[in-house]
Parts: sequence; structure tokens; C-alpha cells
Amino acid sequence: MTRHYDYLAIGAGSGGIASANRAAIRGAKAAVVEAKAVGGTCVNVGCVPKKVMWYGAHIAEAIKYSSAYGFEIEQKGFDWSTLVKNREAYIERIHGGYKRGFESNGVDYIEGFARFVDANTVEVNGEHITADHITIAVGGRAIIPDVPGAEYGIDSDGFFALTERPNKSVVVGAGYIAVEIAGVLDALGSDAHLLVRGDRPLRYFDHDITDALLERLKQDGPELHTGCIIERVEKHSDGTLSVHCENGQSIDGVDCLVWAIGREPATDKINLEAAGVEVDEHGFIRTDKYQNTNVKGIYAVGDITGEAQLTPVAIKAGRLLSERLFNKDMPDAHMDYSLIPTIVFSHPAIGTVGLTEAEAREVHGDDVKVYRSQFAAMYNAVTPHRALSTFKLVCTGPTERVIGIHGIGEGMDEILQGFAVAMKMGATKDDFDATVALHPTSAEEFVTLT
Ligand SMILES: Cc1cc2nc3c(=O)[nH]c(=O)nc-3n(C[C@H](O)[C@H](O)[C@H](O)COP(=O)(O)OP(=O)(O)OC[C@H]3O[C@@H](n4cnc5c(N)ncnc54)[C@H](O)[C@@H]3O)c2cc1C
Ligand SMILES: NC(=O)c1ccc[n+]([C@@H]2O[C@H](COP(=O)([O-])OP(=O)(O)OC[C@H]3O[C@@H](n4cnc5c(N)ncnc54)[C@H](O)[C@@H]3O)[C@@H](O)[C@H]2O)c1
Repeated sequence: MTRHYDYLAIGAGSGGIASANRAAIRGAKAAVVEAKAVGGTCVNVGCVPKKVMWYGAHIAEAIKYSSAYGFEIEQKGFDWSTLVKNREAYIERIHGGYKRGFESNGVDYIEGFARFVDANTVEVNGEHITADHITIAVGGRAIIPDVPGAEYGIDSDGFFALTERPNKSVVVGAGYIAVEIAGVLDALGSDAHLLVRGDRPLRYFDHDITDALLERLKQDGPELHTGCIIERVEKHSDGTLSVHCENGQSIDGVDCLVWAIGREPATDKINLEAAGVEVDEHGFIRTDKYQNTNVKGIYAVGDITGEAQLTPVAIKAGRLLSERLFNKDMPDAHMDYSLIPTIVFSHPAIGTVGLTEAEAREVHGDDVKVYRSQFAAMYNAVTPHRALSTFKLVCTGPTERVIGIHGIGEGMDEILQGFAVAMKMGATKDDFDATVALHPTSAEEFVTLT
């Protein structure tokens, strides 16, 4: 007997879970298939474990500067495995929450790897399952470079599997993951090195912000190595690695090498040809604004589409797709991919929404007005850690509409969300100025810029 559903999501990550639940809430008979762990990348090897480690890093920093606040603390040690154990227990609780959610919404959770048989049928554990609507939400995986010795390194999944703190670590890459993992390793006491090909990490971010990040890296670590194209990795008899760059730089005595050079779509093993679904030259499934693929009744959401690879994007796209399919009051529901705010959980956090100054000048020429502030957050002001925060607004037009908000500083991860709402509503610099400041906070800088 073949099971049949109105709606089937392949992949129980951010997008698949959100869309299957919403479909069921709207009355569809829905199921989600998952090959590994419920929650997908974000919950198991992404946002969640990363943020827990980032909080750990914050505690390390607070201890370091606590004497300036009058505390006499002797740090007797740091047990990486305790942090990992507690983190994984938390993730287990999240798994439980998802499974209870499926039960209460009436979503069938099917464990196994799904492959297409035809446009309406997938095979899981030898069973054929059919559905009127199938959403591909299979996410991606880390790219490992094709250099000799690459196999001695691990990816971000491997980083989260570490049970001990590495003594000396190298992280290769210049994106979100590289900056975040290198920052955590450094703050938690590893001798951490960040290797980038260009002159800075996060080079597509506003340069005032990355200039400030460069300062922080110089002050606090991890140690940044620029112009490093990896030539090879050598493993020695004592188990340590040497990482060699084409420019002659080498880092020796490394006991943990993390590749963080981007992610690729996981489309290769799901037999898309059987369904006739097309992929682009990188393997991403491109969709129209309604998440439709080229095959009627097959959709794609989340990282697999190659759009902003962020959990809230996958969730929103998945939910709106199910609203469109199963809520007769929302026949035009679709995701708006403009003005997506993002945070890099560096030390301190970087937040950004809208255009960088350089992008704004490309679009609006000279009709761009920039407001920026560099200041010492009060948290640091009483410590010897004289670190500066940088906040910036990019505006255009006679009304000075705010088209870019950027910041690096303590609390930026919590500050940006509200300002992103204002920007989405079309706020102008006058609207920002008309808002009474919250004092004393870092966020008030955004409404007092001159
Ligand atoms: C280290 C790291 C940190 C991150 N931090 C953040 C962050 O702080 N904030 C943020 O917004 N985003 C973050 N992201 C990105 C975020 O995790 C992704 O954008 C998000 O998980 C995408 O959701 P998705 O549903 O598209 O795919 P995923 O969450 O990757 O889920 C896909 C699921 O499909 C399953 N699957 C694959 N093939 C099959 C198959 N054939 N059959 C059945 N199941 C299958 C996989 O096992 C997986 O569970 C981070 C990513 C990484 C790697
Ligand atoms: N805080 C967050 O929201 C968060 C955190 C982690 C990941 N993510 C998402 O996951 C996606 C993937 O993250 P990522 O950091 O792996 O990718 P990324 O695309 O952000 O960055 C990859 C970086 O690696 C560099 N690179 C590529 N090939 C290289 C090579 N051979 N040698 C050295 N460097 C190389 C690129 O120049 C780029 O800077 C991100 O784009 C983001 O959307 C988000």
C-alpha cells in the first residue's frame, strides 16, 4: 500500500518543519521526511549550538574583565566537554518539542532518506509515498576544498562534534561561519588563527564595520592571516598539522583545522531527474517568487534555493508556501526577500540590514548621506578593554530614507530587529531623530546620530 499525503516536505530542517506544520494547521494531511536529526542544520549543527558556544565565549570574556567590576575570581579551568554536554542536552529538548509539535498538529514524522521516484512519489526506506504537493527542503553541506591534505580538516559539523578544546586551531574562510567559529575558539582559550584569501573577512559587509572588526581582531584575537590561499595541509607523526599557504605563510603545531569556505546544496542524491526538477550550475533549485520549481506541484524552500541562507528565511518561505497552498484567504502569499536583517555572531556581534555605503553609492550615486558613530560602550568603559563600537546609517533622497543600518558592538544582536522593522516601514532619518532615546544603551546611538 502506498501512503498518500496532501503535502510532503523532504527535510525536517527550518523550512520543512515550518511548512509541514503550517500545512497541517490549515487542514492538509501532511508529513515530513528526515534522514538525520529533526531540526536540521540550525538546531543540530548551526545556529543553536553556535549561539550556546558564543554565550560560553561571553562568560569567558566577562570573567576576564570582572576584576574591574570588583570581583575577585580565580578561574580554575574550563571544561569544553561540560559545555558540549549541556548544549547537546538542550538540543535534545528541542527535538522533543518538535516531535510533540508534529503530534499536536497532526504531521507524520517519517525517519529515512527520501528519493524521487516520479513527480508525485518519493521512496523512503523502500516504501513509496505519494503527495499532491512536495516541498524540497534538504538544505546543504560544507564545501571541502580540493587541496592535498584537506581530509585532515573538519567542517562546522565536525567543530560541533569536538569533545575537547583544541590547543591550536586554524579556521579557513571569510564568511559568517569562519568568523563565528574562530571567535568562539579564541574566546574559549584555543590559540586560534583565521585564514582569509583577501584582505579581510566579511568583505561584502560595510567597510566601516569590517574596519572595526579588524581592530577588534588585532586587539583580542583570533589572529588574522590575510592573503592566504591554502596550498596543502601536512600531517606530522605527532598528529599535529601544518597548514601551508601559497604566499609562503605556514602555521604549524595545529591540532584542529576547520574548513568554512561556504556551503553547497544537497541536491545530488535525491534523484531529482526522476521528477524532472531542474537545478542551476551549482546544484541549487531556483524557484519563482512563490517557491515553485519548474515542475508543477514541486516546490523548494530554504538553503536549497540558494537565496539568503538563514533560518528565519527558510521558516517564513515555508510557512507562506503552505498558506498559499492551503489557506484560501491567502492565495498570493509569498516571501518578500528584500531587507533581510542578519547578525554575525562575532565578538562583538555585527548586525546589518539593507545596503552598505558602497552598494548605496552604486545605486544612488551622490544622493547618499551617511551618519556614523564610534563610541565605547559603557560595559567596556570601566574595564581595561578599551574597545570601540561602530554604528552607521546609510540614507538617501530628500527625506533621507534609511536604506542601510550597520553596526558592530555589544548588544548589536538584540538591537537590530526593531530597527529592521522601522526600515521595512520606510523610516527616514527624521523618524529616527524623532524617537526618544533609551538611556544609557548602545542602541540610543542610532537615534542620536548627527
Ligand atoms: C555553522 C552554522 C551556523 C549557522 N548559524 C545561523 C544563524 O545564527 N542564524 C541563521 O539564521 N542561520 C544560521 N545558519 C544557517 C541555517 O542553519 C540555515 O539557513 C537553515 O538551517 C536552512 O534551513 P533548511 O530547512 O533550508 O535546511 P536544513 O536546516 O539544512 O535542513 C535540511 C534537512 O534535510 C535533511 N535531508 C537532506 N536530504 C534529505 C533527504 N533526501 N531525505 C530526508 N531528509 C533529508 C537533512 O538531514 C536536514 O536535516 C547557520 C548554518 C551553519 C552551518
Ligand atoms: N549568523 C548567521 O546568520 C549565520 C551563521 C553561519 C552561517 N550562516 C549562513 O550560512 C551560509 C554559509 O556560511 P559560510 O560562512 O560557510 O559561507 P559564506 O558564503 O558566508 O562564506 C564563505 C567564505 O569562504 C571564502 N572562500 C570560498 N572558497 C574559499 C577557499 N577555497 N579558500 C578560502 N576561502 C574561501 C569566500 O570568499 C567566503 O568569504 C552563510 O552565507 C549564511 O547565510 C548564517
